[in-house]
Amino acid sequence: MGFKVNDVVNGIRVIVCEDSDAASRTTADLIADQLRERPQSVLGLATGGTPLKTYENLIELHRDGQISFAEATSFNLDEYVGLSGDHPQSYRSFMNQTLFSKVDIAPERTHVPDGLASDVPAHCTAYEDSIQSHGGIDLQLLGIGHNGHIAFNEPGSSVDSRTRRVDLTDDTIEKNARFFDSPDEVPREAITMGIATILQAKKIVLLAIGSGKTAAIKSMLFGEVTDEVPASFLRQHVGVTVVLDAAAADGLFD
Ligand SMILES: O=P(O)(O)OC[C@H]1O[C@](O)(CO)[C@@H](O)[C@@H]1O
Repeated sequence: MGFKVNDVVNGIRVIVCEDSDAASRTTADLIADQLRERPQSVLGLATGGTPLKTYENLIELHRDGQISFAEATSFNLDEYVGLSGDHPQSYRSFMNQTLFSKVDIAPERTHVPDGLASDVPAHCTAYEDSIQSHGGIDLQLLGIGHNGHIAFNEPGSSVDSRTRRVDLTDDTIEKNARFFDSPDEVPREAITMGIATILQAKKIVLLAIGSGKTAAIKSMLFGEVTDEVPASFLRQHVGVTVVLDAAAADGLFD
């Protein structure tokens, strides 16, 4: 698979792969191992550009008969406030198109926060309760924002934070504008799992691809554990694996 580094850095297992394809495949293999070990797994899933290839790999493994999602349950990290599940840019649509419709997961076992919830605090509480009632998340997949955010926990998010409504930063709105026709169409708020919600997952796999993520990864692995870099809180968890391509890891382990 072309590993360059497979080591533990400040309590986090770091796997550096030769390119983005290998990093995505390594991430897919970790998820596939989880499903083989426990077919009833509760998976925490992520959106954004980063996991696209990983989802393609999982679909291939499923088509080859190597994994099944038939007994699995999923909870997504976040959703834009104000977008219905049918909106093409909603994270519900993203998940339906990129993964759920292409594997054997039961639609009723897939959970994404409802961007149109009329009572957002009640919806967030119910989302947390639903995760707990399914026994908690076995494996949480994460990406990372350029500013060190995980899910939509922007800098300043508390380590105790739970699923809640949040404002997006200008930086995140600008970065995510590529998925919309214009920056004005990017919602300004989201519902996101909190840092504490994420840290309750039994295992966490964070995938980062490309040189744009290097600074965030450096702060996460080597900087202070601080709410200014939400991903740095992952160092408080014993079961985190970070998978990087060579570009994201460039200069970090020289
Ligand atoms: O994978 P991308 O598109 O670089 O996004 C990185 C992170 O930003 C988010 O899309 C939120 O902005 C996360 O869900 C994701 O992990």
